[in-house]
Amino acid sequence: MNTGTLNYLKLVVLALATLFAMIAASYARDIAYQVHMVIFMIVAAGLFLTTLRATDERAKPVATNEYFDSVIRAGVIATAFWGVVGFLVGVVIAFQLAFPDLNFRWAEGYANFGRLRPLHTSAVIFAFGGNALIATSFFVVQRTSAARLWGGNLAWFVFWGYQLFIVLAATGYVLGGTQSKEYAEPEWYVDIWLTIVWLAYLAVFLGTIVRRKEPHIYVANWFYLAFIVTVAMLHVVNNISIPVSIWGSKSVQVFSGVQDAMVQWWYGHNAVGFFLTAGFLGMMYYFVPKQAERPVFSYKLSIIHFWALIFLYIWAGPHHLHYTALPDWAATLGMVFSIVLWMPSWGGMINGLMTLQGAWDKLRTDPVLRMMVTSLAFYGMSTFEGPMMSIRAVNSLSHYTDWTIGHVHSGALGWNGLITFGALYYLVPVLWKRERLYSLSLVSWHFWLATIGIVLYAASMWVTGIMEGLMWREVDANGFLVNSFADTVSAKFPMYVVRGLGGVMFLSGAVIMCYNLWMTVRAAPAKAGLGTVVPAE
Ligand code: HEM
Ligand code: HEM
Ligand SMILES: [Cu+2]
Repeated sequence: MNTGTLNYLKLVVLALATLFAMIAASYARDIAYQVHMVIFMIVAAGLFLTTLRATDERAKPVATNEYFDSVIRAGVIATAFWGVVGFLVGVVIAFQLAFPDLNFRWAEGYANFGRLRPLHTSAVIFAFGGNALIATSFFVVQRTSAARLWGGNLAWFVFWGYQLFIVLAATGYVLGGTQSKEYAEPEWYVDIWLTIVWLAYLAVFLGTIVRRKEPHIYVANWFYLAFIVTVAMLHVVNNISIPVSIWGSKSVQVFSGVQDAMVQWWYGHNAVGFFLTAGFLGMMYYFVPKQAERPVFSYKLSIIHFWALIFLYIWAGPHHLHYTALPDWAATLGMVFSIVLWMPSWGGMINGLMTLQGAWDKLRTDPVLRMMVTSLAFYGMSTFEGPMMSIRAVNSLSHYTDWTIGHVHSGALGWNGLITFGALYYLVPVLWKRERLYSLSLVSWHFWLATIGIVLYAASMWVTGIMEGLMWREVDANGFLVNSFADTVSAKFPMYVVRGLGGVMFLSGAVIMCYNLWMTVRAAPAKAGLGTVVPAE
């Protein structure tokens, strides 16, 4: 189809979409749906107008011998932006837990803890982590395949479509549009939109691999591909629901009771396994060797731990449902797979760490590499802690307590946060063709603020977690419980303040990073670029 016909087709689709959104906004049964339809309408109408203005223009010739990097630059900016937003909301909810008065009366129903918590989790996982994964995967797949991204402007559709998803999710939570499934809160029409964007992402990624000029598919791409495919499957199955009306956000889940719980935690656990782990391992397998200027330690190990990881992760979900209506055998299965999962997890960590063989001295001079190595250490720590917490007896103490929150954040801040920062520090000079970063000492500041922040966060949560777990169990000589729930809440106060301070440090580090990256683009000396497609860079 030539561009002219394609443009007319686009115009028809966009006009229909605008019209539909207009009707939907006026019939809307709830405020979240109404605001979303207005957003849809503005986006579709805006695209209609820009397409209309360009109908008779000839398409600009594309330099097909160059990498498609503009979309990655946008992704880097989006990652840093959403990171700061997500960390900021994290700090706010941390202080809301310490000082409940911060749930302001006037903001009740919009900015209280219950509304902001999912905003935080989605902002950090999907907006910060997701943008980091999309941007780095587009970077890595082009370099390791010596091919330009497939699909032309489809990559831009993935980028902007994903930002639209984030905005819909975030505004939805604040306005009360949620299906109440953790990490899958967005309602049905937002889910459908994400499915479309995700399939486009898969097409761009796979298309690029198919047109690769390098016979070998580098291991990072295996991890990215496993992440994209599995997340598509998890998302679709966990969100099967029937809308109450097409004019409203509410929907009803198809699964119910314990089946619903099992599907939800099959999803939730594998969101950790494939979004926060496999995708980020893809990042590790490219950026750690690059920054260390050493080849991957063991290619054989990378293949073995890849298959072991994806085979084992899928079964471990029931460890989120110990002591529930889930049959014992299923919980035991989840526990056993979780413990075995320790091995491939450490396989990945060891492969990353040992890549530094012969380059350990660089840790003294290169704070970016230090960040990546520390991230691997936290990955190792949280994947040791996780299998331990999946043991039923341990879980009977840890479940419902802040120990889980500590575990989450040593993985999320330590592993996902630090490896992403490392990748951003690597990417900005390359993408903006700068000789080096603006300031390495600012990277050092970021490193220490983030690391101390994480330690404060994780340590305070271990203390409160184990404390409240033990307090809930404490019985007197007659077998009566000694502590009320409120006793445990007030005992946690000092630790909540420490956690909040850890969060402030982590956030400050990220703000320093933004300044450093901004100044790198503005002020660092330019470099003659390597934009052209060369074999397996
Ligand atoms: C400045 C940094 C951060 C602070 C201060 C912070 C704070 C918090 C707080 C207070 C909660 C609620 C805990 C509760 O309900 O008891 C929370 C939950 C959560 N946060 Fe963060 N967070 C930060 C960064 C991150 C990052 C970077 C990620 C992921 C990449 C993340 C992922 C999560 C998740 C998954 C939960 C839900 C945990 C659960 O339900 O077990 N956070 N965070
Ligand atoms: C071998 C690897 C791992 C295993 C076996 C594992 C196991 C566990 C267990 C047993 C729980 C507590 C369930 C409960 O009592 O409710 C948990 C919670 C959690 N873990 Fe892990 N974990 C692993 C690695 C990680 C990593 C690397 C991250 C983050 C990057 C992570 C993120 C989370 C989150 C977000 C939760 C909280 C879920 C919720 O209740 O909202 N886990 N994990
Ligand atoms: Cu899990």
